[in-house]
Amino acid sequence: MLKVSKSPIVITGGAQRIGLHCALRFAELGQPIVVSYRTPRDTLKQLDKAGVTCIAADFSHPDGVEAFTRTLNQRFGKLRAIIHNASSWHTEAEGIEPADLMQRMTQIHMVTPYLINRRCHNLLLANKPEATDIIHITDCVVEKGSYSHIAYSASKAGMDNMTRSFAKNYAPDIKVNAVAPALIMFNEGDTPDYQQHSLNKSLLKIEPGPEVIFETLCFLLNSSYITGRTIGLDGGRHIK
Ligand SMILES: NC(=O)C1=CN([C@@H]2O[C@H](COP(=O)(O)OP(=O)(O)OC[C@H]3O[C@@H](n4cnc5c(N)ncnc54)[C@H](OP(=O)(O)O)[C@@H]3O)[C@@H](O)[C@H]2O)C=CC1
Ligand SMILES: Nc1nc2c(c(=O)[nH]1)N=C([C@H](O)[C@@H](O)CO)CN2
Repeated sequence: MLKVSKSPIVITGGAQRIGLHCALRFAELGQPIVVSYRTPRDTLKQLDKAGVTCIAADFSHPDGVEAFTRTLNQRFGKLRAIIHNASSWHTEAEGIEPADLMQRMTQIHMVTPYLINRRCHNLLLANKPEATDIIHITDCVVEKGSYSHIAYSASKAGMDNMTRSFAKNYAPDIKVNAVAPALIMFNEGDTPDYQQHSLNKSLLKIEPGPEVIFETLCFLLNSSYITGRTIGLDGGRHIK
């Protein structure tokens, strides 16, 4: 499943849902993992028991991102990979002031990965000659836009574009790729009608769960010849 490294993999937003699942699955394989979390949750005990290093970080402002990267540089001499999972999924219908909504979306989906990639470049290079990776978790909406999540979709498209820019700039030492999911796992409170509406958007019509993300991360980490690519994980939604 994964060529395990002694150098840690960083997963941002790893205290719940997809990030939590992937952190625990990597830890099961013996892969050292560092996660960032913003809201303290009971899952931190589970992560700690699994040997995962948990670092509190609020990426709502650049200063919080810079503090996180300083901690990484102080505590770790090298990194195997950085997986940008942290994300905030807000819609225009929630009534958040437009400027505030776009600022929040660009901050978490563009400023945060940009700063972390720049500030931790040296830590990834220090892992040579072992392979190193950056993986952006974007969204299938970057291709077609979104009726309901304009700012979210635009900011994820910015992250998608950075995949190719960082791939160009960090080659040949570091591979940079993206995973673009559609529905992976519902949120608590999603109504049966909403769930059916979401399932109908793809050809395969399933809620696959977070293991499909973990499998795809392992595929990219194990590959020696993929960079600058986006792997769509959307059940065929892109051609429906
Ligand atoms: N779930 C799905 O079906 C889909 C998911 N994706 C993408 O996959 C990734 C994982 O999805 P999912 O697990 O649902 O994500 P979540 O919505 O559960 O968010 C992941 C984490 O991001 C953290 N986060 C958000 N804003 C900040 C911030 N300002 N500072 C620090 N941390 C922050 C949250 O921390 P906290 O809660 O502690 O504040 C949360 O734990 C995301 O990038 C998402 O966009 C794409 C398509 C579908
Ligand atoms: N940060 C998040 N991003 C997204 C989420 C989520 O829960 N958190 N969920 C989705 C949906 O599953 C959507 O793909 C289908 O309804 C998208 N992004």
